[in-house]
Amino acid sequence: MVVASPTHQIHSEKLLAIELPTIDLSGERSAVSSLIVKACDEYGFFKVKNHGVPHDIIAKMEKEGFNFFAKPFEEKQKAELAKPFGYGCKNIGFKGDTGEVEYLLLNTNTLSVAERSKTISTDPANFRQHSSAVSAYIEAVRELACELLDLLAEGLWVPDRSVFSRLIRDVDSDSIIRLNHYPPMPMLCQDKELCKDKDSSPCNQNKVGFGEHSDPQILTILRSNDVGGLQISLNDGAWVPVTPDPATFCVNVGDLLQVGPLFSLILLSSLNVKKVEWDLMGVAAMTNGRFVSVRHKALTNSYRSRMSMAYFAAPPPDARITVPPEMISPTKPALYKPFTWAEFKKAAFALRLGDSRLGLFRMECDEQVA
Ligand SMILES: C=C1C[C@]23C[C@@]1(O)CC[C@H]2[C@@]12CC[C@H](O)[C@@](C)(C(=O)O1)[C@H]2[C@@H]3C(=O)O
Ligand SMILES: O=C(O)CCC(=O)C(=O)O
Ligand SMILES: [Fe+2]
Repeated sequence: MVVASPTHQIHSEKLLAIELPTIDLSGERSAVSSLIVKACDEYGFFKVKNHGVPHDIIAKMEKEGFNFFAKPFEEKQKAELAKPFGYGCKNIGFKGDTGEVEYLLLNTNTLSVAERSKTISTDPANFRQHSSAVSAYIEAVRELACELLDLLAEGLWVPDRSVFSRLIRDVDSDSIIRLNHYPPMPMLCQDKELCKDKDSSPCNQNKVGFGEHSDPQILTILRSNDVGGLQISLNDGAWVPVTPDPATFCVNVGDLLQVGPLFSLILLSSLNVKKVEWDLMGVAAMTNGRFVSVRHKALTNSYRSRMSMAYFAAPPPDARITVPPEMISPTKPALYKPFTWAEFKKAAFALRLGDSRLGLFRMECDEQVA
């Protein structure tokens, strides 16, 4: 078993891969929605096939990503402006976390993508092409995220099935996209004590590319090339590798979905103040910790580059996340205090990568109300 470790520690354990459930989205709708709820209940992580994201859109985006990471470092750094969005190398977040990864973080807002593409593409003649590849991918993956959230709502018998997806479709949605590139890390066997494969060269050890964490948003839609590295943490603390499959997307529950789906959103526009509240009647089956935002990490490969593309579906900053009243009872008090996504993000992003963010909003025992 691999235990939580600092980012640069090496890992040589031989782990058994479990097969995550793969849900065929072309199946019968009510069966698919039940399978999604089951997968969220049992794993918090699942794969989807026949997902509707066109192959050529994925291929173009992947090509853009690889082309970008293949550029000289000085050129990539030009995209580092406007932090937190842009290019980063080895440093993750603002609290000193590091990993063997270089990445691009993009806001999914259309204007911002177009702006950022100017720095990402050093070839102005191809600017429109670069920008449209990224936008097309974002649009297609957003649709997938919305479809999955609608199916989830249906599987939970939520009357308003677009209750979650509306937040993602909102013009103020804070969704982001991240491209991670893990260069190959050949490891020569220097530590005879540590390395169990003493005879192989390079030996069977992997560095941590992206350290252990949970994703803060609602849902993550992740895809990678055919190079493995992603591992998820099971309840018993064991780390389990996820087999890479470029034909599928890997979906995982984020921190917000662990708390609950009663989002009330106050949209402040320049003209008026609009209050939209979604009260999820009858959603007693969900939330208050039912779905768990699973901890995961990514290791480097000794020989090949891994590139992953993650879409983090998030609500607008003012969306209020609370445990629905119908989830609360004398035996099951509310586990979390209400908060807005902006409040959560501010507090969460001031923490280290591996810290438990939801802990900040957990009710103290004497605060838990029935
Ligand atoms: C150390 C950090 C990096 C992170 C923000 C944080 O303070 C804690 C969450 C991290 C994470 C994990 C999932 C995504 O990759 C990410 C973009 C996010 O929303 O939360 C990263 C943040 C980041 O790299 O800035
Ligand atoms: O590269 C991966 O497979 C995981 C990346 C990840 O967890 C993230 O970007 O939040
Ligand atoms: Fe993640």
